[in-house]
Amino acid sequence: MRVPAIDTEGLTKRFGTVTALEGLDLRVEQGEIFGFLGPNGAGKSTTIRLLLHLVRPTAGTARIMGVPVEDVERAHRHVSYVSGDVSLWPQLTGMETLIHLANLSGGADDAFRDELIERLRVDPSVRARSYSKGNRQKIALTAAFMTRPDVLLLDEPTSGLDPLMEAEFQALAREAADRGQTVFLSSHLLDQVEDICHRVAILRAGRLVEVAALEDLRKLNTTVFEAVLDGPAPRLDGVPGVVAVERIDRGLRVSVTGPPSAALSRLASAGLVRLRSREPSLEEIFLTYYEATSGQRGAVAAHGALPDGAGPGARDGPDTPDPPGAPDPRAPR
Ligand SMILES: Nc1ncnc2c1ncn2[C@@H]1O[C@H](COP(=O)(O)OP(=O)(O)OP(=O)(O)O)[C@@H](O)[C@H]1O
Repeated sequence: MRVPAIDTEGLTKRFGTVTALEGLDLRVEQGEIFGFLGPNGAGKSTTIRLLLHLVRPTAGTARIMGVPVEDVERAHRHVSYVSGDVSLWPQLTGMETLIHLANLSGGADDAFRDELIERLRVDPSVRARSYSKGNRQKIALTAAFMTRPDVLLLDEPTSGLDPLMEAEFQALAREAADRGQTVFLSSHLLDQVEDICHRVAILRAGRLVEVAALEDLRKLNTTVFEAVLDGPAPRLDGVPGVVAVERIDRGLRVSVTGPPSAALSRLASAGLVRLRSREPSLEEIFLTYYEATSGQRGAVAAHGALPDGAGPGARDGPDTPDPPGAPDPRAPR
């Protein structure tokens, strides 16, 4: 069996009285694109800094490609890292920066580097001090990918990139995974990772609340309906299948698992003017799952970032059940 790309056991970090990470047990396989999700302050960056051994753990262990992370010289041979807020040497041009970083890491494939520059559309002749935030990210992404490392540790790497470049980044991540490289992608935006990740972990307040394959989450068979109504919105409490309801302009957004007929007939009798249905986003799947399994129903903030305290695990506790079909469920401890 191949050694895991990333392997942590009981990894814990406290800063004084603040517990940034508590008992993280995580195993990421080679060739995986692994999403590491959580609201602000959940402990994502701390985890990545522990994996880079930029901070020492309070307890626990971590290995990269089987190498203990405290063996920095050997572990870092396997790793590239991009932070969400890249600093570059202001006097160097993008190309000088890339050449310098390639030399530091024992060389890169120049043709691949130039392809990355082309695909990410960054002008390498500009001095770093003149780069926008997005262009600094592009130089850092080029530097990370150009050496084809075994493991890419990416901490919100596409902040500041436009959607076209986000798509290009996703293509690069997929190609890397196809080559057997591992992409560990931290984000607080679920929809940013749902297109590319094989599995996702959800971290909240320093604790792992979930690890699941996207396929298993999608099997929860949820549909989101957006109903425009010409009368007052009906109450949907207790309607079979309804797991989340949110008010939208002139109507309701309703998440339903299983057959939707009961919910639809309630909407139809409330003056249904227009109905749209769609697949749920990853965020909606998670939130819906937690709504469904906790037996509580209510409004769900459905779009954008996971709000602090409103995401999965917001009601964490010993009675939170394991999700159906998740390959590696870990209940909050
Ligand atoms: N050097 C430090 N000293 C003290 N507290 C810290 C330090 N670094 C992180 N923390 C705290 O640890 C917790 C986790 O922070 P971390 O930066 O890992 O979260 P995050 O999930 O990466 O958040 P974000 O999405 O906002 O970057 C937070 O409460 C943070 O304030």
